Formats: sequence, C-alpha cells, structure tokens
Amino acid sequence: MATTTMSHQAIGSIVSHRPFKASQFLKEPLNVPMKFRPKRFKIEATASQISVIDNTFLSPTKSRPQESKKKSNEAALILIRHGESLWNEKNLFTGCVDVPLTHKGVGEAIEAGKKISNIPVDLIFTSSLIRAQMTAMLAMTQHRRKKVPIILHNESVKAKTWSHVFSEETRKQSIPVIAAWQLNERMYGELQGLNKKETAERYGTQQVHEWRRSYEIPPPKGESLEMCAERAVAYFEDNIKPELASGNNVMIAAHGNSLRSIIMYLDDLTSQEVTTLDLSTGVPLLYIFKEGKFMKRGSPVGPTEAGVYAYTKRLAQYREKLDAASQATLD
Ligand SMILES: O=C(O)[C@H](O)COP(=O)(O)O
Repeated sequence: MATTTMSHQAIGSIVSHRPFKASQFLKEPLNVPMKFRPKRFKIEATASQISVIDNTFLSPTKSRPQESKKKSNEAALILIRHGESLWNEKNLFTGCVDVPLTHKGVGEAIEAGKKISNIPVDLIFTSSLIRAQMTAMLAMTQHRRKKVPIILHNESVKAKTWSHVFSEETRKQSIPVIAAWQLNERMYGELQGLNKKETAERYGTQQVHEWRRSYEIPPPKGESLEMCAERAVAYFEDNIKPELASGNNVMIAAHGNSLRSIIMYLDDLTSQEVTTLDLSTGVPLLYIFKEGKFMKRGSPVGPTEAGVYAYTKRLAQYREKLDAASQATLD
C-alpha cells in the first residue's frame, strides 16, 4: 500500500468543511420543492466570520464569556471519548467516517452521564461526527442540573438566525453545544473501513501499532497524531481554553485520537509517552483548570464518589446546591 502522506492542508480540506461561503448555499440545488425555497437573500457573512459561540445565545446583553466578568478562578474540564460505535464493534478503522453508537455505546454514554451528573457543565464542545454528539447528548440526560444542551448552528448567518432562542430565561436553562470538525477523530486515510485484525495480519502488528499509536507516523494517506494535534490542540487553545479561563465549566465529547492529542498537551507527554496512551470508550476524565494550569483528577467513578468533590471546594459546593434543590422539590 502506498504510504505517501498528504499535506495537512490537503487532508484538512477533506475532513474539514471548506470555508463555508454562504453564496454556495444559495447556488447548491436545494432538495426542497420550489414553493418552499427560501426567498433569495443576500448573506454577507461567511461561517468563518460567525463567532464559534453565538454571543446572543448566552445572553443578549452579555458578550462572550471570556470578555464578561470572570465567573471563577477555576473550572472543571471533562473529556469523554464517545461510547462504542458500530464500527468499533466490528473492529473496523473508523477515522472520519460518520457512524453511530451501538446499543452498548448508548449505555456507556448514559453511564458516563451518571458519573459526571454532579459536576457543573456550562459549555459542551464536540466533533461534527454523530457518535461524539450522541455521547454528549445522552450523557447530559443524566445531569442533575437538567439544563438542555442545544447544538449551535453557526454554519451560516441564516442557520444562526433561524435557530435563535428568543427567551433569555430559556437560554439560561440551556447549554450551548459547539460541534467543531477540528475535534473529529484523526483521518485514518486508506485504513478507513478495513478490519484492524486483518490489517495487522497483512502489514504486521508493529506497523499497525505505529499507525495507530505513534505520534509522527501517519496511516497511508491519513493523519498522524501530530497532524491531528495541529488542528485539535489549536482549536482547544483558541476556543476552549479561553472559556475555562473565564470560569466556564466545559465538557468535550470527542474521539480516541483527537482526545489523545489534547491529553498529550494537557499532561505535557512526550511523543514516546503518548504511544502508550489509550482511551476507553465512554469513560469520563476530569481536569481542574486553575490559575492557568490543568490538574488531572482521574475518572469520576460515581456521582456520589467523595474523591471528585474533595478535589475542589467549588465542586463540593455545586453538589450541595444540587442536593438542596432536589430536597426542596421533594418537600
Ligand atoms: O477511528 C477509529 O478506528 C477508532 O475510533 C480509534 O481507532 P484506534 O484505537 O485504532 O486509534
């Protein structure tokens, strides 16, 4: 198999939505009967000019969180790899192929939600792939705060305006969900769809391990972990870290390798150390971000596990508030 590596830009244009030109939207044939076709409208802005987080979604008056008053000097960061997918079950290389969760994966996402049900979540970042989005939404069904996660549609000015929420109170009871292709699983190139065991038998276990776990070596015509990190870690630094710095608690529901690249950054792992880093499906990992540093706190075992709440006074106080609120509804 040829092992030419494509330039990151070339791969980027495959896995990414090319910079969205609203005018394309108008030109592309709409599979909607003529009578429902939207009036021709002139859209100036392109998606890239639309902020990642819909400013007015958070509140019509407040600007973006990191520009507004700092909520706290610490924030919780939850990372979770999607639950088992149908191609995980078949042991197929998946990469950027958009497959859903299995029944077991749905259960894993719900179980993960129970483990983090007392940890505050103000923003959710996920990838543009359904298995990560399903995991985020299913996990949040278990959250005790009962806020509604809403996927933001900023892909065009029209998508943004048509999905606007006009009640500030409703917005306060919602959690913005930002789907970013930069958090997609690494693009596995010519391995996508191949069986992992058969591929190892054909090319050798060592070669497949290098493709799967090394930092620098890409799969044939795919992304190396390093190339995946260039987009995922850049996105984390540009869009997620500022929210944490402003005191917003964040959950990232993504993929085995896009999260490996982020954890390598958070834990300052070497390219040697990251080769042994493996993430199970549907297992949440907790970090506390404080004074510019990330402190790893492991995987919350259960909603009442003392450990998680012993880490910071703020998490303990949040849980006490949830306990008091649920007690009040019982009274
Ligand atoms: O893309 C895939 O096949 C899986 O999500 C991750 O695969 P890996 O564990 O082989 O990197």
